[in-house]
Amino acid sequence: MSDMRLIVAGAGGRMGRTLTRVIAESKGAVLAGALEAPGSELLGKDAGVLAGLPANGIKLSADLWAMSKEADGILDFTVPAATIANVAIAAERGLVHVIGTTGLSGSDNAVIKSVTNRAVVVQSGNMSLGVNLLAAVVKRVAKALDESFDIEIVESHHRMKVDAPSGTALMLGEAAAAGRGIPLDAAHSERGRDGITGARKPGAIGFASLRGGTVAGEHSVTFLGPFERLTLSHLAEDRMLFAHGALKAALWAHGKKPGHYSMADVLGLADI
Ligand SMILES: NC(=O)C1=CN([C@@H]2O[C@H](COP(=O)(O)OP(=O)(O)OC[C@H]3O[C@@H](n4cnc5c(N)ncnc54)[C@H](OP(=O)(O)O)[C@@H]3O)[C@@H](O)[C@H]2O)C=CC1
Ligand SMILES: O=C(O)C1=N[C@H](C(=O)O)C[C@H](O)C1
Repeated sequence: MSDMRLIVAGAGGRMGRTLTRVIAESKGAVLAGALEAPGSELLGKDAGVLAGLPANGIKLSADLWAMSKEADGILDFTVPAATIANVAIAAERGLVHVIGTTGLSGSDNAVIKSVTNRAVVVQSGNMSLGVNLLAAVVKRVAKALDESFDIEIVESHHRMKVDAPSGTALMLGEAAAAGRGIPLDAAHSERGRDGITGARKPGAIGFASLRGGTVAGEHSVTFLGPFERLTLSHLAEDRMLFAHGALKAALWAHGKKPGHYSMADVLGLADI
């Protein structure tokens, strides 16, 4: 089988540059295009050079329709508006769309789901094996413990992160809620406590976010019960971790039938 031709969206960003490096260092895929925001000062720059590699001749462009003529997939770690704009073009072109962008709203996610009867989408708030295993374990532990155990999710990220709670924290919250058999809605979660908040809502899942420095991503889920506490956690040491996961997802999805897949599907963890 020939190499999968991949477009990196947000090619000038932190994840975009990392993805360019991972594609260059891996077998089975080649860089076919580098997408950046219209008006970006990086348009026209060489994607390889931006990623700290020798020039590869792929210039950053804002025209996904043109660059996707000869491509098989797109790795999309951008911003919600860009991802939503990319969804329709990726579906029209028959590209595997790997979506890592976080901060998506309910209606953004509905747009993504709406194309998955005809397009292959792999979407996850975290592309690492460890976090997806953690989510499976959290679901199981939440099922085993009743409401006398409060659930608190804490995440830390670098100072440039723009959304909170992180996509991973929400994914872990969904896992805990599924284990408990409740929806992760406003009635069952506590976000952004400040001031006289009143006592904790029984059964709610709490979220707290720390921002600073260069933290690639740190998440913990603590179950706080009568006289004991259990904490499960994951620490990402480098964002290469997420880029390797995204590439794995694209290669796995190439040739799959249309559908909305998760990283748990890619990693064979969906049944845990
Ligand atoms: N699921 C996972 O495993 C992971 C998810 N993420 C998520 O990925 C996203 C990106 O993170 P990160 O790389 O750190 O962020 P950056 O801000 O470094 O990168 C985002 C890039 O997208 C570009 N962009 C904005 N609009 C468009 C557009 N219309 N078309 C193409 N590109 C566009 C930005 O350009 P400009 O700066 O000019 O606006 C920027 O270069 C975040 O949502 C983050 O949470 C991150 C790591 C892992
Ligand atoms: O913005 C980041 O950096 C990260 N974002 C993802 C998230 O919101 O969970 C994944 C990872 O933690 C890094």
